[in-house]
Amino acid sequence: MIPPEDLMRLAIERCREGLARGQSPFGCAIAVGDRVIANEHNTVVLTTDITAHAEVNAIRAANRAIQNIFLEGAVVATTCEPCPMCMAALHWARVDTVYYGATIADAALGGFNELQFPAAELLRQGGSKLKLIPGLLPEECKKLFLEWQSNPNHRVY
Ligand SMILES: Nc1nc2[nH]cnc2c(=O)[nH]1
Repeated sequence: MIPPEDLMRLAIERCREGLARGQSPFGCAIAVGDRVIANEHNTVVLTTDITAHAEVNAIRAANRAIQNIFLEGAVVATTCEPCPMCMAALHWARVDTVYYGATIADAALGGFNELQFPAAELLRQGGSKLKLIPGLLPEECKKLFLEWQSNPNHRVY
């Protein structure tokens, strides 16, 4: 299995590629065992698609890569805690474990109009087995918001 920290470093790298393209500060990598099957950044602004969060983009790429709607056994590293939309998508995709760095509160502080309710808890109450593990390289991931803010054309939503 690829170490979660290595997977997160890939997501951070991809996020920075997105920042260089004027995109929002979110990256997400997905692995099955040793194989990285997706690594995407947020493309909301680029594609004029409000649902094009890093996690949704990565799930779609992973589904295509393995030609399977289910990502059972997959491990996800995402630079920020998934929003409720992405959390539900990760559940639908049957992802096993999600590691994240920055939190939804960090994204809200960064200027994003985040929904701040306990989605992880509600998901569990609803029967989801998705495992969410916070605190993987949080400082590196939080820094991405500052880098994004340093672009005078950064776009909030
Ligand atoms: N985790 C996450 N949170 C977001 N909030 C706004 N966009 C995103 C995104 O792509 N990923």
